[in-house]
Amino acid sequence: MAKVLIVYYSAFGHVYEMGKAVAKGAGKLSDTEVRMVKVPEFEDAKAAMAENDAYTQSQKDQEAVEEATHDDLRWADAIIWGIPTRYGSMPAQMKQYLDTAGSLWMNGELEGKATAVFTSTGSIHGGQETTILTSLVNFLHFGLIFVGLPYGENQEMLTTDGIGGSPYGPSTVAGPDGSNQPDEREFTMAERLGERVANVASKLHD
Ligand SMILES: Cc1cc2nc3c(=O)[nH]c(=O)nc-3n(C[C@H](O)[C@H](O)[C@H](O)COP(=O)(O)O)c2cc1C
Repeated sequence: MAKVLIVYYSAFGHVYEMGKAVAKGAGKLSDTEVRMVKVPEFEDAKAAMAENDAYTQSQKDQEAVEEATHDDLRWADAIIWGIPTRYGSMPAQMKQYLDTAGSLWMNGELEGKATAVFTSTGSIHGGQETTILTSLVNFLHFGLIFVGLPYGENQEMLTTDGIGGSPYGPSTVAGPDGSNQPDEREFTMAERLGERVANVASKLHD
């Protein structure tokens, strides 16, 4: 039995859609409980983006998703993070959520839990790997155990097509104007990551 938490932030919905695929994969294990929560948006970001239709529609689509609390992190045996790229690394919204979790870090409350990251960028070389790897620095401080995305199970990565997916984690390319939707191969890799993390968490739990 493992409890898998997906914590994500998504302005335009790409990471949200990928998160649903991760949740589907984690849910394939019969003895797994899966929960998906969102990191809240900043009030000033909402105001700044009020005229952006893609943004406002995406925020509406996510209305039913509960906001992440730090107790969610305590509850989970595994934590999978959905983190879109901002200047090659994580957005401030996600960093604030982590920075306010200092007491969990101090008390070692997340140590030994399985973890993984998925991401989205605007462009192919805009920082998918850097976002995952720089986020990992934070998660190692929390004592989380990182689970990647191996080539053997994810032959879709062996391509020169402009899709996401790397040994560090699943990803999608939103496009410079955000109009791309995740490719089926990206969803498949996201599902596999969910399943893999659930498996690892269940073994660690035992
Ligand atoms: C402030 C800001 C910075 C961004 N920086 C990058 C970047 O460094 N590289 C890149 O490829 N895309 C960048 N983007 C595009 C986002 O990564 C893209 O909108 C995001 O992956 C979409 O995910 P979402 O729909 O879940 O929000 C940036 C977007 C914003 C708003």
